[in-house]
Amino acid sequence: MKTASAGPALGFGALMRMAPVSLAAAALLATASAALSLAPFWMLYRIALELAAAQPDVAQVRHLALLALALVLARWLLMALSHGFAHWGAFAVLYRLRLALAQRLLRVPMGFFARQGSGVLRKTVIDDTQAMEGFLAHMLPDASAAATVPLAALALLFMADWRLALASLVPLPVALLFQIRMLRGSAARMHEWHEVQGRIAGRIVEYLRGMPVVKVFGLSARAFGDFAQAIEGTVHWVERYASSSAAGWAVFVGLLTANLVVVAPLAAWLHARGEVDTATVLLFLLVAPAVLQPLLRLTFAFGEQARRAEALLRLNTVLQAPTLAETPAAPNLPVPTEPHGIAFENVGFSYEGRGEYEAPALNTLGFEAPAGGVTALVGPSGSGKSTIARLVPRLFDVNTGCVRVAGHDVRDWPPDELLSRIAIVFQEVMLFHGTVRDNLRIARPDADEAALRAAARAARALDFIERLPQGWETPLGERGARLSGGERQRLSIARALLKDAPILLLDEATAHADAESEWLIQEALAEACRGRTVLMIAHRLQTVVDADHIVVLDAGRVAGQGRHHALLADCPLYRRLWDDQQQAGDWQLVDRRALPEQRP
Ligand SMILES: Nc1ncnc2c1ncn2[C@@H]1O[C@H](COP(=O)(O)OP(=O)(O)OP(=O)(O)O)[C@@H](O)[C@H]1O
Repeated sequence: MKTASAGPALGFGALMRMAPVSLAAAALLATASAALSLAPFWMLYRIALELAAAQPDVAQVRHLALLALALVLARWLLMALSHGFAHWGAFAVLYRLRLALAQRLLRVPMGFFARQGSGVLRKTVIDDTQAMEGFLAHMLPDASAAATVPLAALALLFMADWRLALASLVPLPVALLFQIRMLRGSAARMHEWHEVQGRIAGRIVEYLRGMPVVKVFGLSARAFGDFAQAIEGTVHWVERYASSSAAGWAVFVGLLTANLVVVAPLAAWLHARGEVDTATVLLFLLVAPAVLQPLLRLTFAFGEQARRAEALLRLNTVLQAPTLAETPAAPNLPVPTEPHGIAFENVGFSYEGRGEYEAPALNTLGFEAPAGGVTALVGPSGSGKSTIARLVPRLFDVNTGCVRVAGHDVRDWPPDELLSRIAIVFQEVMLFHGTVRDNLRIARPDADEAALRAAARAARALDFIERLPQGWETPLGERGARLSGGERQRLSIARALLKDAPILLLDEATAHADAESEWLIQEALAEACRGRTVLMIAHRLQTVVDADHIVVLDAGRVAGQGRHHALLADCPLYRRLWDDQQQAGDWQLVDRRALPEQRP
């Protein structure tokens, strides 16, 4: 498949550049707030010095105490501002990231979705973007502060006494050695953890999705057993991890929080020798822990890094997914007006992942769907009818040959222009979360009330919409109102009518509707087809008898084309399909009539 090249990979730097001003402000404010957090200790030190003087200056002490209080307040203010900016920036990044993902997903071929799986894509769009937002909103200010405090504390301590300042650093080299040993292999462990989590998630989804089968076939013990086994696996993994890393972790944490073990005796000794005063000892007892403790927070931040790197990898898989190719001619194409005939010229197409020796879905296929007429696609199951319909709006691109709309290769059309000319009514009607009105407006967001009602009336949907508990405001979608198959179809036709596009792709969907619903759907479809170029996937030949053009497909090739009577005479496959369906119809009639007599 011809695809466009991917852009550069997105890194953490690029993420931050999505909201540079607020994130830089957040980091700077967090740094300033962290530095200020030590200032009150300096004031305390100066107060202690003042109090220890032969004649303490009480006014100076009061002044220093007030200054300390003001600095504490200033620190809180800066911290609050930093958090505000960080959240502001992180949400901006979240928004842009999700928008970029949505835009990319619109432009990738459908094969990408099959390859990735909807579970992984859901995780990428929801969880991974959320992870990036969390990182920027919390970790960025935290890490800036955690890096600043030790430096500011050290500067303060060196100003007071360089020997004690050096002593406060003594545990650092040993702690770092332990840290390096612990970090070795952490990426592999994180990967293992994700695999364990993935297994558990898979079992849970399987268990919940398969609940009807589990209940009906009485599989609860086995299904629940698998589920429990997956959870036990996680518990074992955590136990193994905890027991292998507990000792190293305890030493590391102990060393980082225990520099007073070195500083305090040394300070006492120097004090006894008269080399440092009481104020300095006090300063060291208060500030020395701040030299190393924040490194613990930095360690947590880096520990999360492996998880974030995996999330970033998944985000890049989508953001860099090759999109359907747009030929360089695209922007210059004079946008065609009517008529919008469709032509397939020598088209060859295979779905990705099909074996080398499997036949392509479409093979040297050619036909024309005349502008303003109804062209029906008929043929046995798997002959390529749906595939043809997917190639017109470029859900996939051809491998060879070309598909033309209004005389132009679909790859030369600006993609949005092309899609704006096509309305689709498929068997599987997708209803989105939102009201009936929202679901119709998807086709034309600026449609006014009159247009909505007109489309619904023409699609024979107005009556049932108005009978719904909340009428146009009734929520639909997963937890919304339950509509019958026929009602969903008519909503989908109303959408197509509202869009008022010159081309209609139609997957005939009346096969399973009851008689009344079928009649209404047929009326609605007749309305939708009027004045448009229609490409209709037909499953029952009775519905194509009056079509302007019929294309008979067989294993991805055209086996015949023309009008109904001509095909009956000239195309053996069409004749066979017709006879088979007539017989099936007779069988159904006979069978139905026979039913009452069979009752006891
Ligand atoms: N998403 C897909 N991935 C891989 N192969 C596919 C996919 N969709 C269809 N095929 C294959 O392509 C060929 C043509 O299928 P297509 O769905 O176009 O036929 P159809 O005539 O519409 O069939 P039906 O009447 O049963 O819907 C078949 O061999 C089918 O197995």
